Amino acid sequence: MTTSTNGKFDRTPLIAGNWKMNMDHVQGITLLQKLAWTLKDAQHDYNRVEVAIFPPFTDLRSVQTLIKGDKLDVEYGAQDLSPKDSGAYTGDISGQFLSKLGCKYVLVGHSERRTVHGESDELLNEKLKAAYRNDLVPVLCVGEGLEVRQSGKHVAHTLEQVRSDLAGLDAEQVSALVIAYEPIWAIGTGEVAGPADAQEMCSAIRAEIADLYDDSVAAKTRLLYGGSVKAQNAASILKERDVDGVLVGGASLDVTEFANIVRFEHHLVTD
Ligand SMILES: O=C(CO)COP(=O)(O)O
Repeated sequence: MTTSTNGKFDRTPLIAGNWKMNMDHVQGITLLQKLAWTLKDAQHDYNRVEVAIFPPFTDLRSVQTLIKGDKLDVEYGAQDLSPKDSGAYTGDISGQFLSKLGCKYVLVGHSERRTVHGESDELLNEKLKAAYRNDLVPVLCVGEGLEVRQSGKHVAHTLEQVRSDLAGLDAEQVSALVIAYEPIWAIGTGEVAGPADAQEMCSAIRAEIADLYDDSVAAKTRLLYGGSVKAQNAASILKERDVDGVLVGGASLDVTEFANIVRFEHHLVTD
């Protein structure tokens, strides 16, 4: 019953759940197990729509064990990494360790890292390089706050973040990259950017990548939208040409809600 939403899915859509600082490792494996069952019941095709979760660091070993043991097709990643690979950096987590734990992805520059922890674009550029050095695919988060949005400079602001963060990365690295546009005013607020807002920014980011690299790189980079995504609004956002997935916070902690986001194509058919 699945129909293609539009002609764009030469890039595999990615539905990603950022658990933030929620779910200890016991709660985490219960959530993952329920998600896997729900998607199995629904005969979800992971090759068609990729699913990834971003649990806290302390859950990763348990998540790895469950995914390996039960041969689940869910991908996983960490919420942050150190710009360094080892050494006297108390409290930091190396990309080497994440790679060893089987992580495919790592979030870089989530707005909560940028605002709560004051992470700069220079630091995020170092973190991106650390991710590639350790065979992790970064999911780089960018986006503007409310004041910038109200001033109408949101596109210029976000593209400046993209340019600074990508400095020195090569075409192959950027082809593999995932960028999540997460306007800060829409995160955890219930305020969701409309599909047109998501498309406006994602198409601007794709054009910027084409400028910095070339069209073939821009055609490969996956662009996600994040900010108050729910099952009810996911399909309309994902229908947009340049939106290749969503990064979900709160709703990823609710199995039914998240599974319905993963199955967004079915909602398009029935809406
Ligand atoms: O920050 C987010 C995902 O990384 C979005 O969070 P919410 O979906 O809770 O708004």
